[in-house]
Amino acid sequence: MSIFCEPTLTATPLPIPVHFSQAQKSFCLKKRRLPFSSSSSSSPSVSSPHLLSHSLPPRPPSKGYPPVSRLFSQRPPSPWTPHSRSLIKTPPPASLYDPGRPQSYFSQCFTNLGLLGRGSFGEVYKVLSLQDGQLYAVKRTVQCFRGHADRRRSLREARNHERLGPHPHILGFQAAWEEKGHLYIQTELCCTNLLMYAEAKEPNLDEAAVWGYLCDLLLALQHLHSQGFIHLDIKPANVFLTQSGRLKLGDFGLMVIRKGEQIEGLDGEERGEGEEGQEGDPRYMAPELLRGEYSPAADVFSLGVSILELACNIEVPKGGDGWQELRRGNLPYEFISGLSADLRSVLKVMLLPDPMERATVSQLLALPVVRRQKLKRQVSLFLAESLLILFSFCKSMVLSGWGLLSTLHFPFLRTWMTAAPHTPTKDSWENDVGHSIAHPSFLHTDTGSLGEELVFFPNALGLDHSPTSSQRLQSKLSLGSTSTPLPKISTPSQHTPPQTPRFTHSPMWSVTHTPGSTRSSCSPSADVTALAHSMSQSASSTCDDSPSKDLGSAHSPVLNWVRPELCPRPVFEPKNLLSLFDEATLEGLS
Ligand SMILES: Nc1ncnc2c1ncn2[C@@H]1O[C@H](COP(=O)(O)OP(=O)(O)OP(=O)(O)O)[C@@H](O)[C@H]1O
Repeated sequence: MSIFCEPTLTATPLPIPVHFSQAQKSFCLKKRRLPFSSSSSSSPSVSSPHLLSHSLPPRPPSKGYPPVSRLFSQRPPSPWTPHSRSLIKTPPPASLYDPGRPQSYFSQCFTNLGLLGRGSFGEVYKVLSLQDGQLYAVKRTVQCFRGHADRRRSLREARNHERLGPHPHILGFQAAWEEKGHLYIQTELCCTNLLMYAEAKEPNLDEAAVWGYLCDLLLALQHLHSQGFIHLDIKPANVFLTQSGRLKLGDFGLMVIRKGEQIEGLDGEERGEGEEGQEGDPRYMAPELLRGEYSPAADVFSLGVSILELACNIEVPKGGDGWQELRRGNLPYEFISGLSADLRSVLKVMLLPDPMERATVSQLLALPVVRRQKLKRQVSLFLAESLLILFSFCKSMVLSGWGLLSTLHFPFLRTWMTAAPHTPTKDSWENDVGHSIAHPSFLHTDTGSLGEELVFFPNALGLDHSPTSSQRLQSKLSLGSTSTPLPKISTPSQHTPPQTPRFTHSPMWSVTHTPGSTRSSCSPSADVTALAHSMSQSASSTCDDSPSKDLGSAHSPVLNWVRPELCPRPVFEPKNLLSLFDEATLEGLS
C-alpha cells in the first residue's frame, strides 16, 4: 500500500473540504473532568463522586438488552457455578469457601474494598482476595440474567476474555463465576480508565503520550486479532491504566470471533452464531459496521477515533455531520492542524472509510515512525516499572526493619514508636459518611446488590483506606434500599471513630488533598514518574528526532490513585486512658 512509504507519511497535505466547515462545528473541545487551577475552589473536584457519573460517556443505546418483561418466569437463583478454566481447575479450598454457608462465594472469598465504578451493565468493585492476598477488580452484572440469550452473551464475555490469555497490554483475567443470576468476572486491578485519566489531565497536547497510547493499543489489538477475535468496542473508556502508566485493553463484552476463524473448543453457541450482533459506542464505530460488515479493520477505525479524541482533546460526535464526515475520511482540520505530520498521516490511514484500504495493525506497527515510538515507549515503561519495583522493595525493607525494631524490648523505642492516642471529633465521622451518602451509587438499585458488602471506595478523595476507615464505611451503606443509608452507630464499647476525613500518612507515601486543589499526589509514584520521565528522555534522545517528545511525563495515572497495598498505613487505634495506664505500669515493671 503506497500510503506506507515514509515520504508520504512525513508530508501529507491535508485538504480542507469546503463542506466540512459546517461539520467541524460538530466537534468541540472536551470539557475537563478536573479544573486544575487552584483558584477554582468552588468547582467540584475530581474527588467528588458526583462528577464521576456526570462525565461518563452516554450509554450506547444499542448495547441494551430488551426491558424486563413479565413474560420471563422467575428463575430460581442459580447456585455458585465456576465459569473459568482457572476456577474449575483449582477451586477454592474448603477452608475458604463452604457452599453450605448462607454467604455468597464473593463474601466468603473476598474482602470488598469498595465500588470502583459502574458501567452500563456492571458494577466494578475493588476487592482483596482472601485466597492469595492480592487486590483485584470484580465486575458483577447489575441485573439478573434475562433469559438464556442474555446469560450466554454474558458468559461469552468471560470465556473469550480468558481465551485471550495473558498479554502485557490486555487486562489480566483471573476468574469468572455465576451466583444467584449474576455473573462475576475477576480481573487485574488497574488505576483508572484512559478516558477519565485523559480528562483529568491538563488539556495541552502531549503528543509523546498519545504515541505511547497508540503503541500500547496496537500491540493489544495485534494479540487480539492474531487469536481470531475482533473487539468491536475500542474506546478510551475501555482501556485501563496500571500504576506505571501501561495501558491494558479491557471490556470484551462485544468481542466476536472473526468469520471463518476456527478456535479450539468453541461451538456454534459460544461463537454467538445465530444471535443478533450488538453495536458498540456510535462515536467510535467504523462505518462498515452499519452495513453489518465486520472485520479487524473496524477495531483500527475505532482506535483511530480514540487517538484523535485524545490527541486533539475533542468530544467526538455521536451523530450528525461531523460523524458523517469522519466516516468519509475527512478529519477536523481545525483540530488536527496542531498535530505533527506523522501523527496526522497515521490517523488518516487508520480512518480510511474503506476497510479494505484501511491500514491493518501489522502495517501500522511496521511503520518506521511507529517502530521508533514503540521503542521509546518500551524504554519508558521498563524504567517506570523497574522503579516501582525498587520502591516497593525499599518500602518492604523499611517496614520489616521497623517491625524488627518494634520487637526489641527497649522502653525508649516503644515510646518513640507508639503513636499518641487521640479521640477524634464527631463531625469527621459524619463528613466521611456524608461523602458516601451523597454518592449516587448508594441509592437504590432495582436488583439485588452487594448490599451489606458494599463500601464506598474513596480513592479519588485521597481518603484513608485503612481497615478502620474501611470498616467504618463497610456494611453501613446498602444499595438494596431506597432509604438513605445511615452509618452504623458504634456501641460505647467500640472505639471512637477516628478523626477528620483523614488523608493518608505513611513513611513513604503521602496523599494530599487541599480544598480547591483538585489533584492528589502520591509521592513515590510521582517521583518514579519524574525519574522515569527524565531517564526515558535521556534514553530516547538518541533515537528521537524531536526534543519535545517525551514519554514519561504524561504517563503516570498515579496522581489520583492510591493503592493501599503500596501505601502502608499505620493504624493508630484510639486507646482509652485505662489501657494507657495499664501499659505504662507494665513498662515500669519491665
Ligand atoms: N480492572 C479494573 N480496574 C480498575 N477499575 C476498573 C476495572 N474495570 C472497570 N473499572 C472501572 O469500573 C467502572 C465501570 O467499568 P466498565 O465500564 O468496564 O463496566 P461495564 O458495565 O462493562 O461498562 P460498559 O458496558 O458501559 O462499557 C469504570 O469506571 C472503570 O474505570
